[in-house]
Amino acid sequence: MAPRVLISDKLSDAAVQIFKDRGVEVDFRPDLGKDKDKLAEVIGDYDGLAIRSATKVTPKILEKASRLKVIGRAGIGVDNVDIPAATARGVIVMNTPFGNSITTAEHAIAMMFALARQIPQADASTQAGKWEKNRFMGVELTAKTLGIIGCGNIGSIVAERGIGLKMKVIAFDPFLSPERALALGVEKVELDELLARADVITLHTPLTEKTKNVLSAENIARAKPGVRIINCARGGLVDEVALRAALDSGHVAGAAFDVFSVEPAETNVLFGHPNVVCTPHLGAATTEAQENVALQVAEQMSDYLLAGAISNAVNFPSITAEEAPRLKPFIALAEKLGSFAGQLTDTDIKTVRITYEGAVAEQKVKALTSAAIAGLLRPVLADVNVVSAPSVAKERGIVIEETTRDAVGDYDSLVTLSVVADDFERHVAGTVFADGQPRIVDIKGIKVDAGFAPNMLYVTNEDKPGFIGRFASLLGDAGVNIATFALGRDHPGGDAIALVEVDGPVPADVLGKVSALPHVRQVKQLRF
Ligand SMILES: NC(=O)C1=CN([C@@H]2O[C@H](COP(=O)(O)OP(=O)(O)OC[C@H]3O[C@@H](n4cnc5c(N)ncnc54)[C@H](O)[C@@H]3O)[C@@H](O)[C@H]2O)C=CC1
Ligand SMILES: O=C(O)C(=O)COP(=O)(O)O
Repeated sequence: MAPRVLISDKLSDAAVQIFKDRGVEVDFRPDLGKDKDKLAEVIGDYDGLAIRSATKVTPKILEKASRLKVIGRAGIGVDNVDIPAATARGVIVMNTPFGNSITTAEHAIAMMFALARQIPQADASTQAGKWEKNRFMGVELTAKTLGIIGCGNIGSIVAERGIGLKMKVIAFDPFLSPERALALGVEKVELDELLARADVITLHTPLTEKTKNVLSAENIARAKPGVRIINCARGGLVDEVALRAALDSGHVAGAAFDVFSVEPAETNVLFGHPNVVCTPHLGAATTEAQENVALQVAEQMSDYLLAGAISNAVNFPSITAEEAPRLKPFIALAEKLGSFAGQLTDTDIKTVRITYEGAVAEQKVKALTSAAIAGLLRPVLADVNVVSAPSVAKERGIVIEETTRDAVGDYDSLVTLSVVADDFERHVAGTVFADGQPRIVDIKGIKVDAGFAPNMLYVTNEDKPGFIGRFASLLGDAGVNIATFALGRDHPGGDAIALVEVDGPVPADVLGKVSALPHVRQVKQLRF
């Protein structure tokens, strides 16, 4: 069945065409983003949801999204998606981190000129029939200092444009490396210095706990008198009430805002001030940017839904379309090894150690670890999946340790999973053979060679003569057919294990009889 995608925001038609061309069913309902009740009603029918900033993907919406596998944001900011809730439900959230950055940087530059020359105000006055040549005295930008808060993709483009305008560009961004600053021709400074020196401040950070109110009343007061402030990033980065007061007092000469603490901003404390210029979240609104992000999000979502390829996910490592088929058998192996350990573990797991040896260590092991954890937790938490597993494990206080190394043993690739609880540690290892089938090759240091099957018995016993015969006839008498039988032991007469594939579930009374056989220590029914 073809996957189904809902577009609930105003995306370029290009997205619809891409989905159709790729064989994905698509419903274009740009009205739904603003109608959360209707969205909740229909979301259960879709595997994918393509959005911009108008659709709020809340835990309530996600609760109804029983089929949803991927949310694609045609744009950059994903603050309208509850990422932890999506992750907990195993939904990949992806964005298009570059498609609209030039356009948004250009909007910030446009806003800077609008402020410097009061273009919107002069336009309104001129078209109102006034000829107020003396009212609109501007400032020249050449040689002025442009202070950029957040010098990432967009901030860097603004910096380059600022330098092109012969401005002195300084930037505050704790994650901006000195090398990158040098390459951009930007002077990296602390926030206080930026505030003290900048004639124009432009914000280009995401909204986080750290950046919220980065231009607080206090910081606005520290800014240079006559400063102009531009926000084309996110509402909430600037204390709007404090900014209004600073505009009223004349400390701030002008402000240009594209984003607001509440959107859509039908009212705002900044509105109506003569030195304020506002646009309704238009940063990304050009034909070019909208085409870029729509095409990209549709391609990315189709790649995931049709081929398991993941790019630009904010809650999962990237997997290319070439990697996905190579990774698939190892994902199955990791998940089954996890499941094996999970089905044998009844107590609280403290630590999970996963070691990747040989060729597999070169693959995207983060994805494999997530699969192993999903397999491990599934016996207790039915709806955990590869995306949600790491966050669920974290919530339960399970420490995950991951190691990669060169091949040391007989296998090209070996994955070893160790589960540590208070009173025991259990290891299980497996590989993928040339046929692409995962195999279990080591349990607790005992070598075995078994595939995974829907119904299996795992028996541990003392290595004493007679066990196999008694065990096989007991199952035979109970009408349980043995399909495959794998044995291993640490040394003659020592600890032995049997992994037995049977043709159907084994009744509890038969399991009881197996565990009562002489020398049997443990018997467990496993399902894969
Ligand atoms: N107005 C609009 O329509 C649009 C707005 N945006 C918004 O623009 C913002 C920036 O986007 P990008 O440049 O693509 O993001 P980015 O992730 O490339 O850059 C953000 C930069 O902020 C820096 N940063 C993080 N925490 C910081 C802190 N505490 N102080 C200073 N710097 C900090 C990061 O190191 C990074 O360099 C985002 O919030 C995005 O949602 C993006 C596109 C359109
Ligand atoms: O990409 C972003 O972060 C934006 O803010 C653009 O928002 P929009 O897609 O225009 O609603």
